Amino acid sequence: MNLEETRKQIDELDQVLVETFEKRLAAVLNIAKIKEAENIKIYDPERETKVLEKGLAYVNDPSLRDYVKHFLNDVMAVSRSYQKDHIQQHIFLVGMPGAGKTTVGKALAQRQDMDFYDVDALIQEKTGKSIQNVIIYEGEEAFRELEYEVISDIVTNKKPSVVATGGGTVLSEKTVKLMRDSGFVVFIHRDVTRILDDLDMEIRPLLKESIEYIFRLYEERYPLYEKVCHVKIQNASSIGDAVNEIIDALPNVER
Ligand SMILES: Nc1ncnc2c1ncn2[C@@H]1O[C@H](COP(=O)(O)OP(=O)(O)O)[C@@H](O)[C@H]1O
Ligand SMILES: O=C(O)C1=C[C@@H](OP(=O)(O)O)[C@@H](O)[C@H](O)C1
Ligand SMILES: [Mg+2]
Repeated sequence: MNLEETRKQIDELDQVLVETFEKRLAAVLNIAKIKEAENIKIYDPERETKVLEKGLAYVNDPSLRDYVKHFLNDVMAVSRSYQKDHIQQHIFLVGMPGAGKTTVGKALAQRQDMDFYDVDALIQEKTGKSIQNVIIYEGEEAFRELEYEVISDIVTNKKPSVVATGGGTVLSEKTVKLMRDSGFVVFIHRDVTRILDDLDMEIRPLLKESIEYIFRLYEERYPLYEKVCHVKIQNASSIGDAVNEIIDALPNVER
């Protein structure tokens, strides 16, 4: 067989490979959708080992085993990257006032090259009033509705972003549903004693009353944060560590 004939044979085989690979990617897309809906991680080492074992069992010529192994590993790497491109979710940060939602959220967005939104800041922009004044003059119920509106706008109109919510955003059932349906909800946990060390109480209207109040708030809300979140992370050392913990827990990050 001459070079030209052999190349023709390669071209024909490539056609089969590409057509088969496209079919494989279509199946991978279905997997991505299931993983997105159920917040299952893209990378599953056990499954990859099985795929490799099954594939290698088809090898006829033992001297080709390592090449087939290499090929299958590359196929799985492409598959992970394809899934990553098709699982795009917002990341919502929930937790106590002062837990670090805004600070950790900004750092996380920067690391993941995502946009960042702070619900409190958006409400101030939208109303032209401070959060304190919205709560005092319009009432907490109106404020919770504004939180819902602002988050709806992000979900409908923005590309996947990191969203720092307010400490009480989780009190609204419909807002929780909206967040869980359109993203991954992370509970940032921070010890109350640490929160008190850092917080500027004057600018947190709901905390202004007393230190006991924040402890009571914590007791009340802790089960709620746990219930609404997909994952809980600790903000117990540096901001960078908290960011790493979140990245480790994200279902759609290729590792
Ligand atoms: N891991 C941390 N190390 C040092 N300071 C922190 C840490 N996490 C949060 N803080 C500080 O605590 C304060 C409250 O954080 P913030 O992000 O505003 O909380 P939230 O948005 O949850 O109310 C800020 O001054 C922030 O810099
Ligand atoms: O816990 C709350 O109900 C609130 C927390 C605040 O956000 P932070 O958690 O960022 O302080 C802010 O939304 C508002 O003052 C109400
Ligand atoms: Mg905040």
